[in-house]
Amino acid sequence: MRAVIFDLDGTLIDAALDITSKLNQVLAADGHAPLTLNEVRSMIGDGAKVLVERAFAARGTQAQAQNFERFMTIYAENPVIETVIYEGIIPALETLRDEGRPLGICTNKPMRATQEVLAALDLARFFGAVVGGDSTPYRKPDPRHLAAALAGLEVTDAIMVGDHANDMNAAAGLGLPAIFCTWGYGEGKGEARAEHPAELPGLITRLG
Ligand SMILES: O=C(O)COP(=O)(O)O
Ligand SMILES: [Mg+2]
Repeated sequence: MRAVIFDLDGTLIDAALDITSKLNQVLAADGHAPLTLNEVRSMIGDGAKVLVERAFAARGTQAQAQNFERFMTIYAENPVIETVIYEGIIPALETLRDEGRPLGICTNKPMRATQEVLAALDLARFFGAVVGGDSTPYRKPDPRHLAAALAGLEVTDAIMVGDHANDMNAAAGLGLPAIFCTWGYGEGKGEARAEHPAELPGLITRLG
């Protein structure tokens, strides 16, 4: 029975409202107009540093180290005001856990914020390994980032579940199957496609 490695933002949780409001505070501090939720959704997926870079680039300027640090501080202080677990995720995780599958997370979100979010949403209990965007020198789509999550679970085989091409490409780089989730922020193509979290246990059983 294969382990399952989940992406976090856009797959297990919808963090876009909190990310948008904190990113807009950082933009406002430098006198820039806010971004819309949809603009920010399309910028999520490559970690916090790239997110801040994209936000400032959208305002015609280059982000500085202090902008990134301000975002990390503001976000990690209180990352779960409007962040929610997608409907159907908890039952899916319970099913997979009850099947005895090792479960892990590989996210590009920095580790401190990841841990805050998992604790606040009572999600940490499901996962035997959590690898954040600054846990290794690599980030998805680099397959070595995903490999660190497998190593944390002490497994060599897994199914990746994510909402972004980065997730699909990291899995492909290790020769692992992936399920693309349509409810998140990105575009991508895996061995299977889920339209709702309730479909995940069945798709995972099919993939092994
Ligand atoms: O922080 C991000 O950019 C996205 O994080 P994710 O890898 O959990 O989707
Ligand atoms: Mg994601």
